Amino acid sequence: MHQILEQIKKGLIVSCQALDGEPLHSSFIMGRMALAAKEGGAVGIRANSVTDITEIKKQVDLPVIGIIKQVYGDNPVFITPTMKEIDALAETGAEIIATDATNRKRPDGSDLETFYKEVKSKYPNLLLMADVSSVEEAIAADELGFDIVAPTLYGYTEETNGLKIDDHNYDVIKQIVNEVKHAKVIAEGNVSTPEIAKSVLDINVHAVVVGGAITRPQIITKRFVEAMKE
Ligand SMILES: CC(=O)N[C@H](C=O)[C@@H](O)[C@H](O)[C@H](O)COP(=O)(O)O
Repeated sequence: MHQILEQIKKGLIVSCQALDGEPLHSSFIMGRMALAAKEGGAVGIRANSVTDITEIKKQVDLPVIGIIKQVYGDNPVFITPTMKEIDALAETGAEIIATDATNRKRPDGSDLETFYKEVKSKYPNLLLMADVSSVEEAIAADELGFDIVAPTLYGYTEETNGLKIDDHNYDVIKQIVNEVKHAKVIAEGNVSTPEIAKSVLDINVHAVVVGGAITRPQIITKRFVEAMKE
């Protein structure tokens, strides 16, 4: 197994992201979030943008899953959508690059297979993570050769809008784990409690990514406020 995949095996990866408009939008703060995650025992960091990844890499020596969220016009593919973002991420030294691996057309009109082949021929040694929204897309990404697949976009596409991985007794994750033959499966998206993290780990995923439940205090606060109304 690739050494980086070995390093993150069965561990917690903390997604440290605050987009423009969020209260913690700041590379300095994301760097400190990463440091706090490392202190707590995280084995990796997921981060958005060249500036955040650069700062995070100054603060921690953990493997980074890098993404660039970029919207092109009205195209719905926004996680590392084109080669421009791949090139920028490759420069940061991010150990893994994640990209939208749904079956939707990308901003330049290409499909996933064309994009994957372009990326692989330019960066044959890069570890690539497929952010998918369904079991079918996970299988397709695995067959293409992605190193990691994750249901990151389950709940965030037209077909899955609003769904969460715990809505069906972890069915989606279970099916992905059963169907994917080569890639490592990472659980990502709405892992909102330590109990859910443990449950999905027990389904035999390779690692778990947690974002908002650790690094978005506005979401954490809201959950308290809502619970206190019940
Ligand atoms: C759909 C989308 O844009 N997901 C993003 C992907 O990088 C992040 O905003 C999420 O925080 C991340 O996937 C972790 O998920 P959660 O924050 O639910 O633990």
